[in-house]
Amino acid sequence: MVAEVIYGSELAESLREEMREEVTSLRQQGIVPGLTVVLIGEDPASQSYVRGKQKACDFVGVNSNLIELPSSTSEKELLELIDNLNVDKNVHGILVQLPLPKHINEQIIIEAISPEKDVDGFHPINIGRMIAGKDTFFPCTPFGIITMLKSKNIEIEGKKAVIVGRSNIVGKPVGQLLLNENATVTYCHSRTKNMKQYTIDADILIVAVGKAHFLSGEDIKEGAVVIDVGVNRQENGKLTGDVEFESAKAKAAYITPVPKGVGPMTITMLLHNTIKSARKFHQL
Ligand SMILES: Nc1nc(=O)c2c([nH]1)NC[C@@H]1CN(c3ccc(C(=O)N[C@@H](CCC(=O)O)C(=O)O)cc3)C=[N+]21
Repeated sequence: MVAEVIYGSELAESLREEMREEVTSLRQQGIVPGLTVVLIGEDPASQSYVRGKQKACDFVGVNSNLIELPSSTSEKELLELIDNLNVDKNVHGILVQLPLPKHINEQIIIEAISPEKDVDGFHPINIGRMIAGKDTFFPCTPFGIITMLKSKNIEIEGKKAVIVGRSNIVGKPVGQLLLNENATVTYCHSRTKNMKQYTIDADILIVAVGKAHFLSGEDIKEGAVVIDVGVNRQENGKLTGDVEFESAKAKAAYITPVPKGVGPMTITMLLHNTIKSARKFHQL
């Protein structure tokens, strides 16, 4: 089988066009959705993602504000900034770019953001709501993945979904969202023994490990759906995924590329969550 490639970039573009119309109508009612991104330190990869977010906000008409702070910023200073953003009526979404410098406790920061403005969906209240199957801000990458599957009418119910990776921001929540869609979910991770026995059996395989070419065609079942969440910068400066694309494409039914796959959907769901927050704030 030769897989159909799912271009998240194309779906993202059409969703952003719909959102632009929605924001135009909100603006006519005097509502301007606002996202504030806080970037600490000068990691070039982080700066590149943040630029992508700004561009997408501009296109859709979401008011975006970038606060760049030096890596010497203390935890207390960041907490004070978050307190101010939490009560700022023009700010509907707050995103603190992760990872943070070592001297700042990430969990304390995540829990300081108001759950009502937690457009990343990382606050324990929002994670709890998601696990309970309630509507809330879903983490952007997992939500983007579900949206991509649905856009291709790929059936999730009753399918064997295997997640490789168990991070709090991708692996764990994508498994939860797939479970909410009635998949049978298995998590694989660094301590899993004989991982291939699981991956080869997956109908839907989500790979979020952060290691270039961690899996290849031989690990994949004929006709599987392969979602590659890897964002690995190679020595030549190019991005590559966690899956060896060509060999996997030769076996899968669907596969996502890197770049132009999951990444653009992550940003799109961030916009979705920000607009949702603005609507909720204004009781719409
Ligand atoms: N609080 C927080 N929330 C995040 O959502 C978050 C974060 N911290 N820290 C970093 C990661 C990474 N991330 C990406 C988003 C989009 C692309 C993306 O759109 N990539 C393009 C290519 C971009 C390029 O070429 O550099 C693509 O895949 O086509 C990549 C990576 C969000 N993250």
